[in-house]
Amino acid sequence: MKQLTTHRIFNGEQQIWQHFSGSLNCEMKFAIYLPDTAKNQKLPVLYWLSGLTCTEQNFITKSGYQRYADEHNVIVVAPDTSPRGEGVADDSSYDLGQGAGFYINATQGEWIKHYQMYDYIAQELPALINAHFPTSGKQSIFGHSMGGHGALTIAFKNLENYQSVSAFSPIVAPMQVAWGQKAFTAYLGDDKQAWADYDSVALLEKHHIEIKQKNLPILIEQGDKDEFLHTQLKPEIFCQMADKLGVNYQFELQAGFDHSYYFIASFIGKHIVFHAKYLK
Ligand SMILES: N[C@@H](CCC(=O)N[C@@H](CSC=O)C(=O)NCC(=O)O)C(=O)O
Repeated sequence: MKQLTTHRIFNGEQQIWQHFSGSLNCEMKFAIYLPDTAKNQKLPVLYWLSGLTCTEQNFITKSGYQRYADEHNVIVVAPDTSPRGEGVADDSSYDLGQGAGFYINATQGEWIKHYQMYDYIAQELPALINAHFPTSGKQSIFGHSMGGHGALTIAFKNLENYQSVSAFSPIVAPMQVAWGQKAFTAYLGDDKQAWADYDSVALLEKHHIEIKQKNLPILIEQGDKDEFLHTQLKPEIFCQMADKLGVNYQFELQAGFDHSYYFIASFIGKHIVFHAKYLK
């Protein structure tokens, strides 16, 4: 593992590291924020999953999260959104291929060799972080849009590993919207059972008893001026399913906000406070 950069910000360091990922079969970068308190104590880790077109850079340069990670003594890790490199399969559109890994394990054609983002985020990256940084063993996960989908699905499938989950403008039902249908067809083929294993509404239905037993804290933040709200996100599908199953969640519709990082920056402090409460 190689450190590429470090920058002091608030009472901590924003670093970028590069390593070879065995799951993805390529070199990967991730961002990590280490509050100074990590020098003397083990801290919990909050994983951020970014959306379509993002790298490890978007969140760390646009959200302003470092102020809150420092204040609440949380290590925050922000990985890239897909495997990368010249030898890695890609597509000319922004919503498939590099920058659009969808946090799933591909089973089809040219995608299989590298597009195993589910394994990378759920297993390989936490093991790497825990081996190299002073972590307490407690972790939570959050993300935006495609990354909100990733956070919800990974938390629901690995309840024992996460204290809490939150999402900004998540794609809650990828099986039912164009972004998800396009990616799932390419990466998973036509098998709808395979699709359901990466759809947070389907997973909520499948795991609702365990989710309720754990009382998993779930927070969804959504802007009402989001340009993708009624086409790709459709949070009402999640809310209707959770209400039907009696699963507790917090859904916040924020007036005037769109899909951008201006929205994320406006509420990132609230989400870090939300997670910090359960990571103590
Ligand atoms: N047509 C746009 C679509 C890309 C976009 O809006 N990406 C969002 C995430 S959308 C869902 O996953 C994003 O976070 N963009 C990066 C940013 O810094 O804003 C386009 O191609 O730009």
